Amino acid sequence: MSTEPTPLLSVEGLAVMRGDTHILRRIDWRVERGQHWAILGANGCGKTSLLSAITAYLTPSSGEIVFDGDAYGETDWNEVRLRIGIVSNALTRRIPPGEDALNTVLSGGTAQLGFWTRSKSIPTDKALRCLGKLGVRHLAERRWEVLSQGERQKVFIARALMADPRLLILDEPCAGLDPVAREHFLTRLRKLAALKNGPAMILVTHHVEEIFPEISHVLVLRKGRVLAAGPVGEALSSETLSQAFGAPLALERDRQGRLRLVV
Ligand SMILES: Nc1ncnc2c1ncn2[C@@H]1O[C@H](COP(=O)(O)OP(=O)(O)OP(=O)(O)O)[C@@H](O)[C@H]1O
Repeated sequence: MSTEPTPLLSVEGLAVMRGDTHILRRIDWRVERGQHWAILGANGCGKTSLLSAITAYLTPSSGEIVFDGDAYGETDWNEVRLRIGIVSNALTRRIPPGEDALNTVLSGGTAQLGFWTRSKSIPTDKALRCLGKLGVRHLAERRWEVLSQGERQKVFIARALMADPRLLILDEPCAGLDPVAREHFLTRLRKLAALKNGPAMILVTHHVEEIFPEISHVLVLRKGRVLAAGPVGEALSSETLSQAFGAPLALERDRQGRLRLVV
């Protein structure tokens, strides 16, 4: 009998077609427990579609997806989704403007997209702890409409943490942040990524500088296919990124070891 631990996420031969358009072609990808991933690729390469297929908002044309031991098509994916936290700008737009941060986070205890419910049995202290993990406990009573973009991202991640997800998907979370706010935000993400028993992270980004040291692996997509996948040091190179973005690019590390891309 095999003693190999089951991966957190396994995607095999995943294809998504809409009409004659191949959105994803034979994607193979395995996320082991304890890994954090970044997904990189040019606009339109299929990053969001891949994550939508994993979270069952986009139906695969073929292939297999197994998350946390449950196979797509054989399990109630509404239940599986509760173990996946998603943070994307498309979703943050749906928060009622007058809602305070505490209530936004509380609504994450029964998180389902488009299904905002609140249960009195969900303890407020847990919501405050989730806000605390992102360093924004002091914003608990502030209304969504007055929060800055960086504060909103942190509150929304705190909301996702209420359901104790096994996986946290962050779709371009730094978009719209000024350079200083981005650094503060990334510092918070690093702390979250370093938590023992915290969720695995998948960070979608266009910027290699946002790949912080706790991110162990990277998936690079090009035109709906996997161009490279593996540990950051192996899968990410000037050559791979030049192919991914269709232009000569040089991947460098600064003195602190931080990645940057020279066009
Ligand atoms: N329902 C659909 N029908 C037809 N084409 C679609 C559909 N959904 C997505 N696409 C196409 O699939 C491709 C991949 O889109 P996707 O949003 O996944 O890319 P992305 O890598 O997330 O892009 P970006 O970096 O710009 O967010 C695009 O060319 C898009 O137009």
